[in-house]
Amino acid sequence: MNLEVKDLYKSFGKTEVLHGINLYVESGRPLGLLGRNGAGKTTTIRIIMDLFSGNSGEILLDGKKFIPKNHKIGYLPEERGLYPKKKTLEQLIYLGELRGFNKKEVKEDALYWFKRLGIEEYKDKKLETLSKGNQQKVQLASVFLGRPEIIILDEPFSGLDPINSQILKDIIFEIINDNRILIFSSHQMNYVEEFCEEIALIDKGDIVLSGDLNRIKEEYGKDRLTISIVDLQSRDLKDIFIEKFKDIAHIVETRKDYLIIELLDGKSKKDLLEKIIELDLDIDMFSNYKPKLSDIFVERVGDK
Ligand SMILES: Nc1ncnc2c1ncn2[C@@H]1O[C@H](COP(=O)(O)OP(=O)(O)OP(=O)(O)O)[C@@H](O)[C@H]1O
Repeated sequence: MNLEVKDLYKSFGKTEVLHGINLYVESGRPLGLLGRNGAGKTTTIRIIMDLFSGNSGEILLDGKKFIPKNHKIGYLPEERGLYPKKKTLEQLIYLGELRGFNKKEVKEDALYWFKRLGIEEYKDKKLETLSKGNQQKVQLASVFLGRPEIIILDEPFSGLDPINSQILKDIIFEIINDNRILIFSSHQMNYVEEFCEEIALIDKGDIVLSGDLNRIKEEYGKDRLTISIVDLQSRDLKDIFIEKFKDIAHIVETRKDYLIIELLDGKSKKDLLEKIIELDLDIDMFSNYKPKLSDIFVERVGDK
């Protein structure tokens, strides 16, 4: 299965907030949807979910118009959607019945997820009496109920302690291995890096970077190295670099303990190394730069 967003435009009043969004996600290859606050992620997801319409553009499932109510979808919205005053298990059963399951099977499934998420003891409590993390787990149980074929998670780890995060991680890996469609929107880059093979980065309503995460990382790391020198602060190394290495490389960033540098066109690691040796600098670190997703995010959409 594949889900596709094609050329999606959306305005609120006179303000256009999505300017032609394109996304592609297929079963078993989760998509990380990233962007700064207000970039347009939630708006895109709400249009996919048909909570409101775009001004133009298409949402397709396997090439045909996607009608969410015809499919089993697990959606964890940014604003959580359960009733605070109702008992937790009761409302999950109600939700399951709305999704077309019979009461007995939905109760079994809800109890399975309560057990799996460690909230069985709260099944007869009103949602509002639970802690934030436990309320989040009830929300998650509602998402996984009935084995949805498409899952959209907006900040699923918020409020979870490390033990519960691990439980959720295991569940997400199961979903991925089970070959379902998963869209994962989060500001927690470490989780995106762990799960998502594809990413799409939205900036002010435009996709500014998308594709295979490993390939994007390779591209960002290309011709870049991290360097540090024994007994030399990186700011001192920076001064030496600017003066002595200007024909070989330029500095991309000065970190606390090392520099990230980029080789100039036609220059190689060997040229750089020869110069370091010529200057009798004692190498502490000299390695290919492997960017983290958060580095790429800041470089691409941070304030310049
Ligand atoms: N109902 C609305 N009416 C008017 N403007 C809206 C509405 N919903 C969203 N917007 C605007 O659309 C833009 C995109 O918002 P959206 O909520 O999609 O961002 P986001 O990427 O999900 O941000 P965050 O990471 O903060 O959740 C913002 O400028 C926001 O103010």
